[in-house]
Amino acid sequence: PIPLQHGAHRTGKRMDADMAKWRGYGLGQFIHWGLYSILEGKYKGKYYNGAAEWIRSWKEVPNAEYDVLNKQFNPATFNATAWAKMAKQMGVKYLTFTTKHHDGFCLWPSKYTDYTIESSPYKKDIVKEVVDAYTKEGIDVYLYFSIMDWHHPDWRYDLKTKEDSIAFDRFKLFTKNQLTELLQRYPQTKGLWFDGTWDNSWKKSGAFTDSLEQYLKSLVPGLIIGSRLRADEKGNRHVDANGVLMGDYEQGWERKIPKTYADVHGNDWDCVMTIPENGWGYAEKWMGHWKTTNELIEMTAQCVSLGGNFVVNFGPKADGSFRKEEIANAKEIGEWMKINSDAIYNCEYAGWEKQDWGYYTKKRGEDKVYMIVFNVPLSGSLKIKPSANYVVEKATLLEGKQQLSTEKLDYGASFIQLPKGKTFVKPFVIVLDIKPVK
Ligand SMILES: C[C@@H]1N[C@@H](C#Cc2ccccc2)[C@H](O)[C@@H]1O
Repeated sequence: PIPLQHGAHRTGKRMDADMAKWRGYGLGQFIHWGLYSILEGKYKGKYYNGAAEWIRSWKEVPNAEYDVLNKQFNPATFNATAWAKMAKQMGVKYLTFTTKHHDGFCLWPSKYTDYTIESSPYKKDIVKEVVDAYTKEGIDVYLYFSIMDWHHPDWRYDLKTKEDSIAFDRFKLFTKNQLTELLQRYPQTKGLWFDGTWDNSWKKSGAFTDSLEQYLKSLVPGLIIGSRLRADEKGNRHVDANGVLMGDYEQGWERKIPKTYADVHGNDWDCVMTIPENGWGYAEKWMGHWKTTNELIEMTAQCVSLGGNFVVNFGPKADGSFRKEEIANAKEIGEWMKINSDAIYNCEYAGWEKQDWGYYTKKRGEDKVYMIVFNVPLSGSLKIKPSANYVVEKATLLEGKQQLSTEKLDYGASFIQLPKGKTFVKPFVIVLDIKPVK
């Protein structure tokens, strides 16, 4: 291997209790809320065709006009408890919430910049409201933090001159101070979700990213940080020059899902996903295809079946209310999870041959495999091929507990017979009680 000072300091998964809990979440919620929510993806009657939270980068929006939106931000009817209860009903186990996005506006009263919620008519500490409300509902909170900060005078995309480096040194201290502040003000925080770390300035700061990660973990032992924070001393991100993941989980699955288990390279990982095609902050007009509840449930099953977590993004309006489509998705996902969450929570990759009808998940530490069925064959027989080390003892519909008959086939395969005449109109789960083969 290539000798590295600032590459990965661990190979393989983190195996402590905090990470085991993270691994078992299955389903999470992302929330993007900030000044961009005021513009709603449009400006002076023209619609931005990029992601709404990036509207400040649109040539139609003068930076000076964007940057004073803090004077307008006043979600007077914002109710963090209502948010948390909607999330609880949906069945999410963790929240990732934007404390500061790329525009540099802080939803907490940071003492390291004036560009915070205190400079808005709202004034109150939104991060505290959200952290307290979600923690009270038993949902773990992770704080999203953008390293890239378009508002801060010392931010640099690259380090080309001595002046750049002097300014960026100030910026790195500012970043460390803000992160310290967040962890000390909100001690319930379970982890940090970093973004905005793709530019050369950060790629050239490998040693700093290493010391920053170690420092943050010294403040909060057990803190969970994904692979987007780090760079090694050669400018590699996510995985170091030896191909080893730098971070507690792989954070590259943004709006995309791995196809096979091989794609995740034995790492923990999460997939963060927008309901529209793209766009995380509120936009009056959603882009492209809007994912249905069934599609979001299938993506959840797909991620858990490959050993990851699925995190659905919500972009509330500037007043803190959610659009009706997001409310409907949350409600319908929650109704499905109420019946079927056994197949999602604390489950892992089963390692059985994928079949057309859907996805397998395996309950961690138990001889139970779940079939999450999305495509019912006209034959009414679902083919399974357990891994060689297990036999199936019993097959039961999770909802209603009806036992299903099975028919052995060649090569260790079987057919699970669905009840004749029963019509399935929603994705459903079959529980397989399995026994290890000695
Ligand atoms: C979690 C998501 N990451 C952010 C981004 C981005 C991005 C930046 C450049 C090219 C492609 C994607 C989005 O604004 C959102 O916060």
